[in-house]
Amino acid sequence: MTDEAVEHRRLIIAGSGIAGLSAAIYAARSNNDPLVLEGDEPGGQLTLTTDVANYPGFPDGISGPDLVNNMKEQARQFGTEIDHGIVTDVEADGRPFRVELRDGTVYTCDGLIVASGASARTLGIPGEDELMGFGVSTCATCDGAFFRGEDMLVIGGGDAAMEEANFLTKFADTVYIAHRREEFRAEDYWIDRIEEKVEAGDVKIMKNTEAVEIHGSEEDGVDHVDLVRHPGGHPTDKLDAPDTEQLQLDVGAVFLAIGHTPNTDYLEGTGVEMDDAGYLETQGGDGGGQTKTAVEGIFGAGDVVDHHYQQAATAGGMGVKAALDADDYLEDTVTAEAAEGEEVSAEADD
Ligand SMILES: Cc1cc2nc3c(=O)[nH]c(=O)nc-3n(C[C@H](O)[C@H](O)[C@H](O)COP(=O)(O)OP(=O)(O)OC[C@H]3O[C@@H](n4cnc5c(N)ncnc54)[C@H](O)[C@@H]3O)c2cc1C
Repeated sequence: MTDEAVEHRRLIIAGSGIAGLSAAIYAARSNNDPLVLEGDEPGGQLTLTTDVANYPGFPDGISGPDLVNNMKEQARQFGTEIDHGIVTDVEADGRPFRVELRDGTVYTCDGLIVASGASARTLGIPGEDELMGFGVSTCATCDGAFFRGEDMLVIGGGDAAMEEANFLTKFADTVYIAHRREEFRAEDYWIDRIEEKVEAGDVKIMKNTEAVEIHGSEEDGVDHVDLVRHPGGHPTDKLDAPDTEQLQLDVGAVFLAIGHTPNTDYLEGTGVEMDDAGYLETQGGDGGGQTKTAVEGIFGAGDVVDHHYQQAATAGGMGVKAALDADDYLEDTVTAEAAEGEEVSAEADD
């Protein structure tokens, strides 16, 4: 550890999504004085949706930003500090841990809850990067209204793709959904809603179809998308097969809803274990198990661990578990060691 100016915290929570804020509410109520570092997406992914219909306790639904703001208020009421900070590096070869932020701020902390979620994945096809923000987007609720009256393409087959397509029907002439497999992964609730839109003529579904290039320009936005379709799915694996079809779709916007990459780069070298995709490995396995990572004192919660459920309620539940696990750890180690130290110095004084 260098002699740089650092501020010490008992517990830092990296991430201000549902997992981080749920952890903060519990950690603050356990007198662990949490500092939440918000990252570059304050409130997390849920702020991108105006329609959260499945979060328990809200029979009429609630908008994502409202839900997140309620949780922030609740966390602050119990003494949580919430600060804008993006963690870029963690050193965990001894306690306290060292946490460095992008703006150069350095903290030390006794416990760390990693709740930094996952970021939208992109396809890596030509035109995608060049036109990101110029007709290509990973957030329909943010950008859909800019393309009112145009045809739009949503790429993906899970809940987010269905929800985004459903939302875009407010603005689009026709919404196309291209999915590279035969079956959607989305919940029946969303599939049923999309089927209603298909019947109404607002949505057209293209299964076993993959986008291969997006055409357009910064000045004029997206012009059209080249796609391939193969009845056996994963069409780009079968470009030479005789029954692979080449398609061109004239759309004004493309929305990517193809999953997420966990935000865990800053944990490289800490000893925290991650799977091949970068999701945290926690004791008890993924999908809602325990929250302890391979480094004692570092806990994981929410979508950064759980690539199976990826729901607000499951992320929140895991945040609660992480706060409780962190409390046990802080009591058993930091508080107990401090008490031992006091005893030793009292004996020395005698
Ligand atoms: C459009 C959309 C609609 C959805 N609708 C629903 C729905 O209706 N119902 C439902 O249950 N789920 C829904 N989800 C899924 C739900 O939003 C996620 O499962 C949930 O937000 C995960 O919470 P999280 O706290 O684990 O992560 P996230 O919400 O991803 O939050 C991660 C947080 O970590 C921060 N962060 C990232 N990197 C760093 C860093 N280096 N340092 C500090 N902080 C960092 C980010 O800024 C962010 O605050 C939806 C998702 C999307 C995208």
